[in-house]
Amino acid sequence: MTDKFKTSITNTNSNSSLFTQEFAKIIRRYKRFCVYIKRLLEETNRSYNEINDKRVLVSEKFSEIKLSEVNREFIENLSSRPVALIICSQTYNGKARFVNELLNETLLPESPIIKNNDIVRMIRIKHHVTTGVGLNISGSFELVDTGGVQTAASWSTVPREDIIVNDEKDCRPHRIDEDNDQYETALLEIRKPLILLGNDLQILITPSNQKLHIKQIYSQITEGTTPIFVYIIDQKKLSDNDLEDLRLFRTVTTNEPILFIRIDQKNSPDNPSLNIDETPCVQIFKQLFDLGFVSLVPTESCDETSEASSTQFQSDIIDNGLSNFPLFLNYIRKHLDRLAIRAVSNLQCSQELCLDIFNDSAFEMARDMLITPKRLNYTREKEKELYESLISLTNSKQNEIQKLILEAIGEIQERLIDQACSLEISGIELTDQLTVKTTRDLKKCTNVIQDFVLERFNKAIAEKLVCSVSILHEDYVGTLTRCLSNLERNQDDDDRSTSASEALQEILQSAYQVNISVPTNSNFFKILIDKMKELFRTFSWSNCPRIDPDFKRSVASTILQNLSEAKLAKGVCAQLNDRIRMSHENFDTLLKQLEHRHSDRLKSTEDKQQRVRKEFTPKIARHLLESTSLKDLIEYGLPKLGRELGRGQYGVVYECESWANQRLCVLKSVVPPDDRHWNDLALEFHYLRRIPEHPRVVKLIGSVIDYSNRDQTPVLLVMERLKRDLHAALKHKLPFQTRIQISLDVIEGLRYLHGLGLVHRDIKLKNVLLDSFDHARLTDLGFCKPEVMMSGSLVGTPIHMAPELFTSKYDHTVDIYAFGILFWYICSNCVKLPSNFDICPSKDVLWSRVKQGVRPERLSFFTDECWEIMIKCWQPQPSRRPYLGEVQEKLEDIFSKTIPNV
Ligand SMILES: Nc1ncnc2c1ncn2[C@@H]1O[C@H](COP(=O)(O)OP(=O)(O)OP(=O)(O)O)[C@@H](O)[C@H]1O
Repeated sequence: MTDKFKTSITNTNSNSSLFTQEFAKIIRRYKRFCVYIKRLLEETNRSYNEINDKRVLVSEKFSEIKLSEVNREFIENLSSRPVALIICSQTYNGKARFVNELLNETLLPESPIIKNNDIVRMIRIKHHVTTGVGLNISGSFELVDTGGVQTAASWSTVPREDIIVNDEKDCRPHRIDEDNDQYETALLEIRKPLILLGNDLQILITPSNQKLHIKQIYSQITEGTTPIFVYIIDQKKLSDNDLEDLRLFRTVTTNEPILFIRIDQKNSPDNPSLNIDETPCVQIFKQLFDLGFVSLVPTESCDETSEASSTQFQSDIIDNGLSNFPLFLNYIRKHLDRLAIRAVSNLQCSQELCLDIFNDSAFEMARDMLITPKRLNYTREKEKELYESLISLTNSKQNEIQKLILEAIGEIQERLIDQACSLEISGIELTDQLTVKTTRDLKKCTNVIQDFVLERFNKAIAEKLVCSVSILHEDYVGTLTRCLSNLERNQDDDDRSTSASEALQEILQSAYQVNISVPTNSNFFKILIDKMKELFRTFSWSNCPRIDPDFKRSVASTILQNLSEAKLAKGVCAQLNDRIRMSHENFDTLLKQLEHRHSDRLKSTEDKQQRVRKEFTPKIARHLLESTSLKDLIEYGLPKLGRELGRGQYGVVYECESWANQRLCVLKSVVPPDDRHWNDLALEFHYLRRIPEHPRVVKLIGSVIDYSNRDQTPVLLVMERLKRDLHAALKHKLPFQTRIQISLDVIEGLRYLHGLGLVHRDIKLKNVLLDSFDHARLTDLGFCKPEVMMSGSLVGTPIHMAPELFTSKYDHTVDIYAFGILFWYICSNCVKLPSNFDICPSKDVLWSRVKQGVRPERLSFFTDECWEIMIKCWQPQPSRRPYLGEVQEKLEDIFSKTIPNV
């Protein structure tokens, strides 16, 4: 704000009109920002909806990037609602004086017409082509029937009876009881042609001496507006009542700041003794300080860049307010700026979050595409190994299994026979002598004992087998099962009917689910029955055996004695073999199905990744560039263009004396000719802005889009200013030591970018800038991208481009190649093209020669050490290029040799 309003606006008409113009300008500027923000909100939402519709992100990821309802409402309200100055004060007369002064006319009656203890209603003042007043009762208008209104066109001061409630002079008919409350709290709306207010500004005056709750006043007065609270202090100090009101205000709204304006007290019948000298500002400041409204740190000196200060507004205090309108306007402007900044910051946060999610998703998709085929291969190989081990075990280890069976019999025989002795046989009716009644019952008894013995026996052998199959070791099975379950988890939810991991389980179970069954018609059973008959014959006392422990022992031991381990081993092996083979075939089929499903899924993942990289990331980055630029524009205004410093392919670089509290900047003005360039620029800006400051990378200060130019919309990127570029420096030659130091700086910058997962992709002389100490910084990160976001596009400057750039598959080592070429120039100490490249008549010839292995020639004065660095860096196979750390070590060695021994 300039000094032009140094005196009170009431002094002269020209001051008043300047004030009105300045106020209107502030409101217009704010409304213009609101329009931009609203447009950005709509465009961002459209993009979000598109992302959702195209299903490029999984739903839980997508749900994270929506702009919250509260934020959306905040932005929409800002652009649709008028600004309202909410005037509060200790007394009615304080408010009336301030408002009259502001409007430069005596619109509101003051003391002595209205006394400070009169009950005054809430008032809204609006600009309107015709003059009139109305009472707003619960949202509906009722014209007040007073003489004031009839002569409204001619009055300048609103009549007393319209303003106060229940004046004894009030001649209006009394309302019936239930309406009385509503009538008393109704809002008086004053409409009048008022240039100061226009369509986007209103004044709202809080009621005086009405017993309304602060919450009610707050909601009524702020409804449908963007409020700016102004509190007029017209008394010597804040009374206990005032302090209580302010405390209550704080509880109703914790974030709304208040502009406190202290005005001198007019001598009045109410306050005959007061004058300005007796109104100590210090005392009021202390009272407000104690309430936490003002602080000792002036708002101006707060760190404006911090999140808190840019979104949380500070209350302020202006002394002697009626002659300090410049300060008042300054506050209004700042307040509105901060509202707009808050709105645009909300947008910016959601766009940044969206880009972060894109980056993470692109990374996850790339990982998925890389890992899934590997997982499938691993599963196939491991299952094959498992299958082959199991089959060879069953084929070749029949003897071992036979031994195992013998061992098992030996180990469990005694225990098993003892257990069989005490086996309960149910469902059979025995005689008193414990004999069976029929041969069928006898057969049943032997069957029960047989089943019992065989079941235990099966288990014992299975346990032995499991121990012997080393391939089933927990680790092996664990990794394979985890790998499979991962593959199955990655399928679509509705695609999980058959599972290969179940088939794998089957293979594993086949290895120990042996089943030693003895069919009834087998030789074995005949032997058993014969043995039984023999046994029965030995019982002298009866033909019918007693089903007692001896009988059970005898049956159990006969079974065990008659098991032929050789036959059993063969049977077990055949059984295992069959089962394992079947399970393996089943597994194979299921794995093939799984592979198919994954290959379809990965195809769609690749599509999605392409869309995220090429379509949506640039789109959101562009919205973000607009939000950030708008925020910078609101906060710092348009930077002033100075002398032209240079021109590149994409823009013109100018000097700029200072911007955003930074001295000595440059301004790169770029007019993107089409959407592709817009997107490239937006991405450059996004990645550049996110890089934490580093001494080897040129600092980006901010950006502004110049909307004032309707034909073109230049994007102005503001950066720190350096002395010159390396191209210019080499033209004038540099000492060897300086050149090696510059090379070290470049390596440091590159290592920093690579450490952040970024690839520069355009390392060349003009993109290395030097400060006044000839220390280098990397600039022009136009092609700089995270590796996962690179879509294989052909970018860079021809002679610095690594051959694999033409294959669309490349990584950060393209920067190492480019450094090799840069280092050739640095060592040659001039900017002349290498002869091997210079003889190429065109870019295409150059590239084809580079692909054939042609590189810059060795100059006679190159040392072996330097030449070795170059040839290693420009190796055709990226994997054979050195790590930057290695290059750094070698350069440090060379550098140390340039320092003379002391
Ligand atoms: N931060 C800076 N400080 C001082 N000079 C600068 C700065 N940035 C750029 N310049 C000067 O402006 C010139 C043009 O820069 P610009 O980045 O637009 O183009 P370039 O890098 O030469 O080419 P291109 O961007 O087309 O690859 C540079 O060569 C450099 O001399």
